[in-house]
Amino acid sequence: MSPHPASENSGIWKLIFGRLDWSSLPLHEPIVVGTFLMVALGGAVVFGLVTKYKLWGTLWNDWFTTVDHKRIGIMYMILGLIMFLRGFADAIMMRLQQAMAFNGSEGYLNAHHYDQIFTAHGVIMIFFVAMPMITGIMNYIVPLQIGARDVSFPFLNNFSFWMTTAGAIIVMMSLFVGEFARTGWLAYPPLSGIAYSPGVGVDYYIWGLQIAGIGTLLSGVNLIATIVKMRAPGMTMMKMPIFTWTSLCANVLIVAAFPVLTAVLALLSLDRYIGTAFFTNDMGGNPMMYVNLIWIWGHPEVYILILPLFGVFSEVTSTFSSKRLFGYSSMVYATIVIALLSYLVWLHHFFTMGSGASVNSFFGITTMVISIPTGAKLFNWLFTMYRGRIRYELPMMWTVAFMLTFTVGGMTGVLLAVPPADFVLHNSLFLIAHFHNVIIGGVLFGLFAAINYWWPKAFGFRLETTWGKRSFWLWVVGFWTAFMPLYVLGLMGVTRRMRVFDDPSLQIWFQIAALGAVMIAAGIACMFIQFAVSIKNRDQLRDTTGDPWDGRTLEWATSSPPPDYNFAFTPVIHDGDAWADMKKRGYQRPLTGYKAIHMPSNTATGLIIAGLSVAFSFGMIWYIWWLAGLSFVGILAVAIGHTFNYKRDFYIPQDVVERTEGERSALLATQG
Ligand code: HEA
Ligand code: HEM
Ligand SMILES: [Cu+2]
Repeated sequence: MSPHPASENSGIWKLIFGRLDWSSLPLHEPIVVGTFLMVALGGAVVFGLVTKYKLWGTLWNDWFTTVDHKRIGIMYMILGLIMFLRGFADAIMMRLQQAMAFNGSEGYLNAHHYDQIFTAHGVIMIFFVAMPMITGIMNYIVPLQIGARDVSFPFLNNFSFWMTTAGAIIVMMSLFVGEFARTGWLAYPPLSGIAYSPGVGVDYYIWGLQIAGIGTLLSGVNLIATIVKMRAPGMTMMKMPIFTWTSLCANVLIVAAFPVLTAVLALLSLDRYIGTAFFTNDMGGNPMMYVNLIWIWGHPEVYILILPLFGVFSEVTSTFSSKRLFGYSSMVYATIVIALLSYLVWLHHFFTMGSGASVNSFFGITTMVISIPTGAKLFNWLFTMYRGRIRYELPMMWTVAFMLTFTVGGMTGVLLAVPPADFVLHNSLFLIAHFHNVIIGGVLFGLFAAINYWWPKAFGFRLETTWGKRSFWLWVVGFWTAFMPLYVLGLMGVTRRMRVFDDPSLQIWFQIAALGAVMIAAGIACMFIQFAVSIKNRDQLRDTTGDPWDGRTLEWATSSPPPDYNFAFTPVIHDGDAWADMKKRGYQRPLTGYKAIHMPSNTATGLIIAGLSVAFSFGMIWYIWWLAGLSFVGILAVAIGHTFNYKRDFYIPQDVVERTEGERSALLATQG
């Protein structure tokens, strides 16, 4: 498909539709058309089912417009899981192409298509899988862990979620209307400039990320405010659960890093839309400025992803070893040090781009220093396990798999941090193997540990273990099979982002990698079967205690799922592992003295603004100026209108609280 400069369209058409025309629809690409039909069919089925079971009301009132951090957390997880299927579909397409494209074969994907796929895969996995999933977990768990009734700004929370979703929708739209960027996931100029990427692909990229970025930034502000201001009485900073600590640091990084992304994408937009020259070589610009700025965001970003999961592993290790976490304060300091250091290493992503030996040495050394706090964490987890009564439930299995896998990925990172080595390995498949090794072995395994660990809290029943274990083994073995060959290939000099190959002796490694990806696919299937089987058998898997793992932190003190207000009485904290301490002292739930509870009201404003943002972005991407202008005015109007909304709160009456808590007492009594 060729790019469509606006000049191809005639006057009036251009006025109405900008550079959109019939050739923008990829009707000649059978894969895309097939996908579209499947998505449309799936959408129709969902639509039909929701209508048949009359679920629109619940969906709208209890979910889409909700300001409850727990429901918003679950919606983030669903968004992440759906986008993961898309991101993984891209991955397996690449694995198939690379396994085929030897001995003169072109494979089944042309260059135009292939380049969009690796870009979309990277963008989707980072921004619309990993980010929503960690935000979802933080949203769900943090307020419960600190004994709060919600986040500081519940409406903002709903708004953030919808802005993230809007970003995902914009990126998904590019699959069916127009095209996506062909630049790689960080869109370096000059390739991403208007001269080399005149089509809509880069604009889809820019607006998708800008809109989602607003959501991420605001959610970061919200969670920081929540953790700083809403902790239960007695919970000093050094008594905070470790997951809350790592979430705090991750959100501080979000607030510090995302504005840089916004700024650098805004500058790229100015270059593309009005012809400024920030990142072009002529007229005084400099592409290296982009490379620096994007990595000043991009490097902290990878620690934003991993830090909350370090928290998850800490919670899981101490819970399933039935012990207090070893070295709590060193864990806190290690987290803070990693967060600070993550700002001093960005240049390791472009050692080869001419900074010189001294600068490279500085950034190489700061990068290696990060291994020390990370290693401290690993040893703390090991010491927590040492002489513990370890229960190898699924969350703990994922944690052990993480420790083994992540250490290898971290070590290859240290190798890349040595500038002379990086001159050989930069942009090779060794790099690709490094970061999948830490991201899959760290972020994804951490998310799977978190899902298995907190699912019973969120839904009141455990996940079953047979399919869970199948999924575990397929994922772990599949991961090693899929990515170890890439280390080998990288050492042999194969670069990233290749579509066809000349040297037939390499093919076998790509075939092994493809086999690994197929095993991962089976692992993903088992995971969804695990969810389905668990929902089906929820009565056998029911947890009435609210504390199925003998947990140590406050989220296990309330019922599963927690009531809308989380805690009928705000708990008072005396110890780091607050709930373990309460249980040890023979804590009794208060059964009288309930009061009405002040709660925030639902609102559709966030959803409406996000919807208008999609329309605005579509207008900007396709040069449909009236649509962009109109929806922008709409956004302002709705935002201002919302300030006149005075129906923002309500009280859960005392008798409702009494009834809810009474039901819990009855439930607790059933298990004697
Ligand atoms: C979650 C994501 C994540 C994490 C946690 C890391 C962690 C690390 N990364 Fe990685 N990295 C990425 C995601 C991540 N990275 C991505 C996405 C890219 C590429 C993007 C692109 O180009 O597209 C990348 C690229 C990248 C490069 C650029 C290479 C290049 O482009 O040529 C470098 C170079 O220094 C690097 C280094 C490191 C190091 C030293 C760590 C350390 O933090 C690791 C620390 C951990 C350990 C070392 C293991 C445990 C420690 C011990 C057991 C203690 C004892 C060990 C020692 C004393 C060594 N990474
Ligand atoms: C689940 C299994 C996964 C498989 C099989 C897979 C596979 C791949 C492949 C084949 C590439 C292209 C490599 C090349 O350039 O030759 C790639 C790139 C990439 N992947 Fe993955 N991936 C997976 C998961 C993930 C996850 C979970 C993330 C992040 C959260 C991720 C982030 C990226 C990024 C950022 C790129 C670089 C894109 C670019 O070059 O612009 N991947 N992956
Ligand atoms: Cu980095």
